[in-house]
Amino acid sequence: MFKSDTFKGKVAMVTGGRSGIGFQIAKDFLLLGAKVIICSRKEDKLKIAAEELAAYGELSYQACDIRKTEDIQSLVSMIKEKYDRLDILVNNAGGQFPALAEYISDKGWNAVISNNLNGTFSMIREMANAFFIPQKQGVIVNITAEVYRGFPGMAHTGAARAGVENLTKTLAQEWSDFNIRINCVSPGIIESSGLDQYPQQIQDMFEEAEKAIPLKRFGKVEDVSNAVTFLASPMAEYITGISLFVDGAQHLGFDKMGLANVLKSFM
Ligand SMILES: CCCCC/C=C/C(=O)SCCNC(=O)CCNC(=O)[C@H](O)C(C)(C)COP(=O)(O)OP(=O)(O)OC[C@H]1O[C@@H](n2cnc3c(N)ncnc32)[C@H](O)[C@@H]1OP(=O)(O)O
Ligand SMILES: NC(=O)C1=CN([C@@H]2O[C@H](COP(=O)(O)OP(=O)(O)OC[C@H]3O[C@@H](n4cnc5c(N)ncnc54)[C@H](OP(=O)(O)O)[C@@H]3O)[C@@H](O)[C@H]2O)C=CC1
Repeated sequence: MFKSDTFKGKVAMVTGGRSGIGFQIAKDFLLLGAKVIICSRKEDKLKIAAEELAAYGELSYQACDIRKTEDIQSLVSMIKEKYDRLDILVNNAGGQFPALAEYISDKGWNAVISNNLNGTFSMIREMANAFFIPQKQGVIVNITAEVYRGFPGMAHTGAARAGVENLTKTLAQEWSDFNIRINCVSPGIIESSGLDQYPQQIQDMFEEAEKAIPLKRFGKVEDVSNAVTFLASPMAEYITGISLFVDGAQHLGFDKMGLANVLKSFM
């Protein structure tokens, strides 16, 4: 859809780029001409992904836990030394575990908030101070999750993702003077490596869950990546502070009682 030189000369950082959605985003940026850096915690898996991605363009990687500011600062040093600039930051790293709220311990709550909200903020602050603010130019895309009506079964991530969405609105205003655009992409349920980590009982409900989505399917990693590349591109140069749902209209809670589906069967 985009010209192959859309991101020529640009340097893009994708957190959690070793797997699933992040891998697809990294691949698409490479195919569209960007130089790409990926990071995640597990260095062995990161290296394997980096070797695969290198087939599509110039790719660098470094292990980094986004919850550790010192890891992020070391990433900044690497990017400074190698590229001396950063144009695009995609905060994709994250995750949680399913649990009813009454069973979430302090440690579990803090782990999820720390991974999805604090880690995202630290990454944004460090990259902005090192690159975007001095450059007076930068684009940030935060991958959150569709939490429009809350997230029963994952209260911690609902709170963390809502926090990122609100942070995005704030920074879109505070940093407009620096020509920094910042937006969120909010995926519904996406067929990716991430889903394999859920217990079998939850995977067993996926067939029914799919039927409840207005577009009648889960998303693909490409659906999310397409939204990210759009928001990062000059095509979106007047868009900042938004959350773009990539969810087949799941957030609208369409036809909860199945009424329209029943009507469709005889009208
Ligand atoms: C149902 C469809 C949903 C679709 C929408 C969303 C989809 C996705 O997001 S897919 C992406 C999925 N990927 C992941 O979720 C990544 C994997 N998850 C994690 O890495 C972890 O869950 C973590 C980041 C949230 C926590 O990692 P870490 O900081 O390394 O923490 P620990 O493993 O040491 O755990 C700390 C603490 O958290 C509680 N806890 C962790 N896992 C579970 C669990 N599976 N069940 C219950 N509680 C859990 C627990 O209290 C841990 O402390 P200890 O009890 O001392 O171990
Ligand atoms: N798949 C889905 O249905 C949905 C996914 N999302 C979100 O989209 C993002 C990508 O998910 P998906 O690709 O499906 O799942 P994955 O589990 O495949 O991807 C998560 C990635 O984040 C990295 N990561 C996790 N924690 C950290 C950390 N503290 N520091 C650095 N890297 C980290 C992981 O690598 P490593 O283990 O090496 O650190 C991994 O590469 C996640 O934020 C996820 O929650 C949102 C809604 C729906």
